[in-house]
Amino acid sequence: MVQKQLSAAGPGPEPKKRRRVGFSPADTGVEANECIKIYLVSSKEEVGFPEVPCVNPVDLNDFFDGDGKIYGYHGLKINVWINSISLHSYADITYKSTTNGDKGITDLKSALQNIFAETIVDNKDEFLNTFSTEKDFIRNMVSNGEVVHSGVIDGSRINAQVEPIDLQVLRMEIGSPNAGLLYSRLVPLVLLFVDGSNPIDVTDPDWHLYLLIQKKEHKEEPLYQILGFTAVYKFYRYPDRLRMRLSQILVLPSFQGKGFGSYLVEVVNKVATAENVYDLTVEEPSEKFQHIRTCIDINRLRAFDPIKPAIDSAVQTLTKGKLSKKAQTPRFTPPLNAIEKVRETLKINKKHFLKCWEILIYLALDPIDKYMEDYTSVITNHVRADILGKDLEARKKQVVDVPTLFAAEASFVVFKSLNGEEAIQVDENKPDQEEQLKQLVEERIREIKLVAGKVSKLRI
Ligand SMILES: CC(=O)SCCNC(=O)CCNC(=O)[C@H](O)C(C)(C)COP(=O)(O)OP(=O)(O)OC[C@H]1O[C@@H](n2cnc3c(N)ncnc32)[C@H](O)[C@@H]1OP(=O)(O)O
Repeated sequence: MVQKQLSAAGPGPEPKKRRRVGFSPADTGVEANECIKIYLVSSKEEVGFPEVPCVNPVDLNDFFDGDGKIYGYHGLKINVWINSISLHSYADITYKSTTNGDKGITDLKSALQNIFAETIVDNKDEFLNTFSTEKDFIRNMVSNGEVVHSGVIDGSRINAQVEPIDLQVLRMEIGSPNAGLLYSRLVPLVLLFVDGSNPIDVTDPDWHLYLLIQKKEHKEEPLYQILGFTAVYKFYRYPDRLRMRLSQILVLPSFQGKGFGSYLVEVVNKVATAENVYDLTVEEPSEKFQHIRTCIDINRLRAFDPIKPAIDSAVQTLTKGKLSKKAQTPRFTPPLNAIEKVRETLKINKKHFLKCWEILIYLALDPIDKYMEDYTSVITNHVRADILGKDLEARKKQVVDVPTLFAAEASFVVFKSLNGEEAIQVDENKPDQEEQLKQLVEERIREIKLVAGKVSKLRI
């Protein structure tokens, strides 16, 4: 795995990180991000091929203790190759020399093993062999998987390079044969490409993997490749329902931006609906994922007739005269029965539906320019309510000290204000608060326009 450049004798034993020694020269180190390059390849011919682009992982510095730097090497270059079929990896490490300076010499092998665990192989030939010996790894692993969808999804946009007919989404309970082993090979990809992620608990049977597979014709047996996957948690809701929470989703870097992430989400939506769970939520969605999810849900909501009267009624109120002239801007939230129908039928929870609602109203205002001022004041109200939401709860309930005959440290009174909501307002005298509010509103309107621009281009 490690090669010292110009060394005829080949790799020596891996240097260990040593303790600081007196009089050692100062070492400024090199950032892991600067010297590590990662390549995802599906054939041995691609290994080392200059045309193969490297992929961008999340911050690699995070994997190196302390300040994210590697110490003790001159001219260090680490090229990591990941076999996207078998999920094995190999690190080609070269450097000109090592110096045992004031920070010692970083143990590269153990640092890389923290990311790649048992998927990393020491020997290049062994790695190259995995393209043939392990070509059926995915097919074997998913042989017990349940096919939850195959082929085309109406309205979804898959890049022409992959025929939808070759696509399949398979579901595996994490406790089922091979699922844990398969996931353990996917973990390095999760760590490298899903920001802030942690591996799921493979001993908890409530986790399910949804694997997006491409089946390519190949000699007698088709070749299976993973294009992406998501880990979904299914859990109990009192008294007799189940909920689903999508907690981790990854489309392999070379396949991103081609419609596969949306495809996978649409399949999970279909499963949630078919199995009539209480709702489907997403755990800590990234900004990009939230955008994609919103695009998908806006299309579903626009095609959902039961909420059309509520949208029409909100739009009518908004277009019936200047809101700015009214003493109080109405809240413009959907009626409770619409929230309930959307959750029950589309499995969209209230919090996300409220965000989508703003976009649905925006899309229904025609011409939008004429109503933009009023629309902005509605969004300002929503943003104000969002940022004050936590404050509001805190201010409605207050713990107050009272004189007592009992043990003073064990006695308190909770005071609940009945009209707390109306009493809370952004302090107009604090220009920085108003400025922050304005920026948040602008940001929200930018997001709304972005989604509206995407979905209005598509036929529903
Ligand atoms: C809960 C979590 O795990 S959050 C973390 C999410 N995961 C990551 O960030 C890991 C790295 N990223 C990825 O794996 C992927 O990029 C994902 C999963 C976020 C998205 O998957 P992709 O296949 O790249 O997305 P996909 O190609 O389906 O969609 C992207 C584009 O389609 C648009 N789009 C998707 N569906 C629709 C739709 N139904 N209507 C209109 N537009 C749509 C999006 O707006 C987006 O357009 P843009 O890129 O031009 O702005």
